Amino acid sequence: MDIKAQQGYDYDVIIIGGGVSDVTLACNLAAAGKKTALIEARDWGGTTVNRGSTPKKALLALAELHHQESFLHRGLETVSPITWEDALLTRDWLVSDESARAKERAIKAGVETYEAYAFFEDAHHLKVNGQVLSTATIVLATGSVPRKIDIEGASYIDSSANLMRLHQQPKVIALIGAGVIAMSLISSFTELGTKVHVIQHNDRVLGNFDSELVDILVNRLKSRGAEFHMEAEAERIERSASGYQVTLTNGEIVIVDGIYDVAGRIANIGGLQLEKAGIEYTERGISVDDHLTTSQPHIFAMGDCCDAPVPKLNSYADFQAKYLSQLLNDESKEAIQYPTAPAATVYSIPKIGQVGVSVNQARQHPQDYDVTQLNMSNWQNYKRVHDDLAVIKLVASKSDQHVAGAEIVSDTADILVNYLAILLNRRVSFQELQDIIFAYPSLATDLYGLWK
Ligand SMILES: Cc1cc2nc3c(=O)[nH]c(=O)nc-3n(C[C@H](O)[C@H](O)[C@H](O)COP(=O)(O)OP(=O)(O)OC[C@H]3O[C@@H](n4cnc5c(N)ncnc54)[C@H](O)[C@@H]3O)c2cc1C
Ligand SMILES: NC(=O)c1ccc[n+]([C@@H]2O[C@H](COP(=O)([O-])OP(=O)(O)OC[C@H]3O[C@@H](n4cnc5c(N)ncnc54)[C@H](O)[C@@H]3O)[C@@H](O)[C@H]2O)c1
Repeated sequence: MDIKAQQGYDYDVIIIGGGVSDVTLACNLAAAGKKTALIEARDWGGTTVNRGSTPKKALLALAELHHQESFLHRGLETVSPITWEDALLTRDWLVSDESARAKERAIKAGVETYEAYAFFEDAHHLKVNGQVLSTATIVLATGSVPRKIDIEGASYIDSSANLMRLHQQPKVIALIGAGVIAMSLISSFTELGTKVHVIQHNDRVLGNFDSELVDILVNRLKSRGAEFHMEAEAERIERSASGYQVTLTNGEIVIVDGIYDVAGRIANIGGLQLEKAGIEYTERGISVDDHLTTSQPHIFAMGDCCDAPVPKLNSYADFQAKYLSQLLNDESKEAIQYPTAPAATVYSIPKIGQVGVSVNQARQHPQDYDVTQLNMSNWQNYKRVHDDLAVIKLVASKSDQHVAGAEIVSDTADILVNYLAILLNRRVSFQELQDIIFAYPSLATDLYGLWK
């Protein structure tokens, strides 16, 4: 018997947030017979579909084509430019399609959907569009929002989401922050022909990645027209006759068509009225234990809004959604166990991929790990597509010389880190790998030489 029947609530479970992972959770609960509601205030599919990897990769797909074509033509002069209209049409088509599919998926699974902003009345009641809904269980999945930059003229700073849907291609832009989002946007926009200024307050680009590999990416982006202003902050922004004038703390002035905030994100929990439900939180997000349970035993949190000890990524939100599906459907009572060797990629040109023990972690524990660097650009799989910057750093355990992690710069770094993630997580032995026949010549065949 479901909880609603026992306790007389409107719903067994209400999920606040209609991101892709949140939809997956709602569908899994509904499929198991739970009366489930999903509430989305803005757009179905959440950040990933509307403002995150989907529009980002739609723009990048065209930029990558342009990049590859320039190799074929041995120079940029003869390559036809990508028009902003092409980029925008691809983006709009993909985003609207994916967003509609997210909602359709929920409805077809029998989930009741609400298009409204939800907030707490008390620990079992939510205010939604003027009505009060009661529920036995609640999952908070409200995501994150850009961290606001507090300077003179801050109202002129826009979001990366709006940059990706401008009606006209900007000629010159400034990005505040040189993190993962920035690297992707710089790659796409410079390939389209936009000049990009990057303002980073310290001397590190992509701080979690190996600085030598990051330098390869940064140098390539500089060669395409990106200008990095390191150890500088935007101090003041004023309107100018030709756009905006940004004054930096190091005295430099840049004139741009737009300024965009890519300086990190914070949990989107400000309007939920968490105090009314007795839910504890900090500036890092909603506090959860190793069962994703908040300070209230019947309220859970997942994804970017919760303070779990993992990166704020769609891949982790998905993992947590699958975990909560099992927990709330009484299929498991175990604590959440994150994979030991996760893979992640910065979607830039070239990409930077990371799996398992990072090079930075290996450097902090030199007694435990060795790091070796291999230039892959002269390997056939990379040579034939002119992946001239391809490099891998392999991290091996000192005790047995087995691969413990890797960091890769290459146009196909995402594929290789995912292969390595399978080998690492399944603890595949050297001999087990040699016993598999991969299609030759493909990226997978390079694993025979890499894996030990
Ligand atoms: C530009 C960009 C690129 C990214 N690229 C990648 C990538 O390549 N790979 C990757 O793994 N991750 C990427 N991410 C991160 C990824 O998008 C997030 O980790 C993921 O979206 C988190 O999912 P979520 O369900 O927690 O939140 P969201 O996807 O943000 O969904 C939360 C939803 O809740 C809704 N909501 C909020 N408050 C309320 C309320 N009170 N009532 C009703 N609804 C509410 C919001 O409108 C939103 O739709 C990227 C993020 C950005 C911004
Ligand atoms: N492919 C991916 O894995 C991927 C892609 C995009 C986004 N994301 C997710 O989105 C989150 C947000 O991305 P992001 O790029 O905004 O954050 P980020 O943390 O990757 O980078 C922000 C950068 O801005 C710098 N910064 C902060 N304040 C600044 C200031 N006032 N002036 C200048 N520089 C400043 C930081 O030092 C940092 O280098 C990521 O942490 C990640 O969880 C992941």
